[in-house]
This record gives sequence, C-alpha cells and structure tokens, in this order.
Amino acid sequence: MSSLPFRIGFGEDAHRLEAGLPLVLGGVPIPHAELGAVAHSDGDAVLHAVADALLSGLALGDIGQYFPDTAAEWRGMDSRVIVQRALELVRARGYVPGNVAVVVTLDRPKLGPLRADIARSVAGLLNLPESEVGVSFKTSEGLAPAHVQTRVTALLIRPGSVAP
Ligand SMILES: Nc1ccn([C@@H]2O[C@H](COP(=O)(O)O)[C@@H](O)[C@H]2O)c(=O)n1
Ligand SMILES: C[C@@]1(CO)OP(=O)(O)OP(=O)(O)OC[C@H]1O
Repeated sequence: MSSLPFRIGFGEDAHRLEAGLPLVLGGVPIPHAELGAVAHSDGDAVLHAVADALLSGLALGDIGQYFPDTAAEWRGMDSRVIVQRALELVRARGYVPGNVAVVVTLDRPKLGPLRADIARSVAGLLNLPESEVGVSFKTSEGLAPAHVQTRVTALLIRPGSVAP
C-alpha cells in the first residue's frame, strides 16, 4: 500500500469514428455528430481515459483488465460504470481524486459549447467540484478526421496526509 500523500495518474484512449454511430464524451451525448465511436462499449473515450488515469495513478493496471472487450456482458456498456469501478478501487486504497485535466482531440463537431456539460458530468462521477475538472479541445488539423483521441491526467490525494 502506498504511503505517498499524492499520486499522479495518466490515461489515454482512442476510437475510430464511423457514420451512423453515436458519439458520447464524458458521459455527454454529442448532438449532431456526423461520426460516432466504433467500440465494444459505448465508446466514451473521455471516460475510458479518466478511468485509466485513476487506475494508473495507483499502478492498478488498465480498464481492459477489469472490462475485457472480449466479454459479451460489457458490449454496449455505459462507460460511467467503468469510472465508478476505477473510483471504488482508488478509494479502497485510501485515495480520492484531487483534480483531473482532460484533453480531447477531435476535428468535428466543435465541442466548445459542451465544455461545461462535460466538466460537470465528469466532476459528478468523481465527486469533485466542476472547478477541479479542466477540459481542453484540440483538432488534429485534419490529420485524423475519423478519430477521437483523449488524454487525461489525474491527481490522487490521500486525505489526512496533507494540510487542507
Ligand atoms: N472539436 C473541437 C476542437 C477544437 N475546438 C476548439 O477550437 C480551438 C482551436 O483548436 P486547434 O486544434 O485548432 O488549436 C480551441 O479553442 C478548441 O477549444 C473545439 O471547440 N472543438
Ligand atoms: C471498454 C472496453 C470494454 O467494453 O471496450 P471498448 O469500448 O472497445 O474500449 P477500449 O478503450 O478500446 O478498451 C477497453 C475495453 O475493455
């Protein structure tokens, strides 16, 4: 069991995009997306990277170990369940999330108008104030138009080990 007051986690995810599929990011359905994620689950690349960031901060592996993409039971699953499980594992080791920073690379549609919705959704899942969830968007500058990529850093704190 770690005795460090802080741990840093990093997660990354990518999904191929195709027409006729839904796009969900951070638990928020993206309206008017021409392309959606090809995935075994609901393909929420933000929540997959959030969960991996939580797990990696405590060297707990990655979501594929807990939710294999070969298991029929996880087909089409709501990725909020993945984050909830990762959070349970983090809490069981005596840590809680302090803040997270999310970067989404997606060419279309523009996500700026949904920034607050995504931050609020991720914050709610992690039991954090919205102000502790940074959300940035980038395009690939046309290099990967049928692709969504996400990267997330997470600070994990052991309550009681640092002055408030
Ligand atoms: N899907 C996206 C991608 C980017 N944005 C915003 O556009 C601005 C410029 O992005 P660059 O990749 O060209 O640097 C930036 O302010 C992003 O927030 C967006 O809203 N949705
Ligand atoms: C979430 C899982 C399981 O349904 O499948 P995908 O939706 O394909 O997502 P990915 O980020 O490729 O890997 C994790 C998987 O185990």
